Amino acid sequence: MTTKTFESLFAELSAKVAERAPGSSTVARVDAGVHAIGKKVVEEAAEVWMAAEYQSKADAAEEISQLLYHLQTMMIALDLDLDDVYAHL
Ligand SMILES: N=c1c2ncn([C@@H]3O[C@H](COP(=O)(O)OP(=O)(O)OP(=O)(O)O)[C@@H](O)[C@H]3O)c2ncn1[C@@H]1O[C@H](COP(=O)(O)O)[C@@H](O)[C@H]1O
Repeated sequence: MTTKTFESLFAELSAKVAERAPGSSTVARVDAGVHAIGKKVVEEAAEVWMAAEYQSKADAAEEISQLLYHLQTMMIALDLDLDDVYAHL
């Protein structure tokens, strides 16, 4: 199995949303809108914090991956691409 990167996941999610892939949880999350996605971003950010303070590094890494996923769904919901974000790094 090839390890995903931030860029490859974003390409995968963008394609699924563009083609409205049946059964995709990402399509459902983008359809739910920025309010619902925003709540997930905050929830996952809190889980990153808690894992970092009280759990293992592996747990923190998993929570960070989930936060990155939800940030990508927010980018897609806002029609932002990677360069729009990278311009600010
Ligand atoms: N990387 C992710 C990913 N990270 C996190 N999540 C979602 O975010 C949730 C975060 O977990 P929580 O602990 O908050 O679980 P939860 O409380 O049950 O969350 P909710 O489903 O209730 O919001 C997970 O259950 C997943 O639904 C992800 N969902 C999908 N992906 C990847 O996105 C790609 C496309 O997925 P589909 O759109 O489903 O095909 C695939 O490669 C997936 O591996």
